[in-house]
Amino acid sequence: MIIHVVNPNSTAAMTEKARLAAVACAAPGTRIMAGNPRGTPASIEGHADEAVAVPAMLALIAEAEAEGADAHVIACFDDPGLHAAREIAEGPVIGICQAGMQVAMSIAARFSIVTTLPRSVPIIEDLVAAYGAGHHCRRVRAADLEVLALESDPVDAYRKIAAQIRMARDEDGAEAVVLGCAGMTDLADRLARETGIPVIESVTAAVKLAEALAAAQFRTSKVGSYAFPRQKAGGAAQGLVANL
Ligand SMILES: O=C(O)C[C@H]1NC(=O)NC1=O
Repeated sequence: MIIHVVNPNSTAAMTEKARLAAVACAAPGTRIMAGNPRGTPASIEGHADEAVAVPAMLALIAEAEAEGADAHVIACFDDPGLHAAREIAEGPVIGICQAGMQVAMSIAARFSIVTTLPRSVPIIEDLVAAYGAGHHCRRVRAADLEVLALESDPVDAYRKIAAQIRMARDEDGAEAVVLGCAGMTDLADRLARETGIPVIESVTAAVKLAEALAAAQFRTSKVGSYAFPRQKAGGAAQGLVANL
């Protein structure tokens, strides 16, 4: 089985973190194919970065489909382009935000999310509502650090994230915490140990969900919403699905 993990930003170090997390949790016989586009924003912090990154991400997903990928993971916590990706792919496409919440709701009655910048909070709050997790999610918190600080200043980043997790535990009534950034994969085990609360690393959640769906032969429904894009001049079908 092949699971394609795509980081839509162009920071290879974050892609490698996601790849390592995926390889660490993948079952024997599952091959991880990880990559990121060139020329997209170095990090995705808000709607405009997302909009700029999605076309190149979709092209990588179309290529991976043509190369035999059985499922895809979008390794960015805004789940950018998730629904567009499901239109062009036949294999299941899993966003790490949605997967992280699904795991949280499967192991705890209430959870909080800790992400990076305050500007990402309303974006994730909208996803909480869209994914039907509103009753279970106590709060979306920001550690108030830029995404690339996870690479450039990991000690300070860890301290800020740990402080938010403790507040989620003590003030929100959270019974689990979802890490709200693909760049946090390497912090999860230590954070869980030091805060005493289950910490859900979202890339792992997404890879295991993708693996389970692919193993059970579930494919993206092409009846209705996620049908392949219609053929038209300049349409997605012309540039992307044509590769399939
Ligand atoms: O929006 C965020 O804070 C997190 C999101 N941005 C990014 O470049 N990778 C991510 O997971």
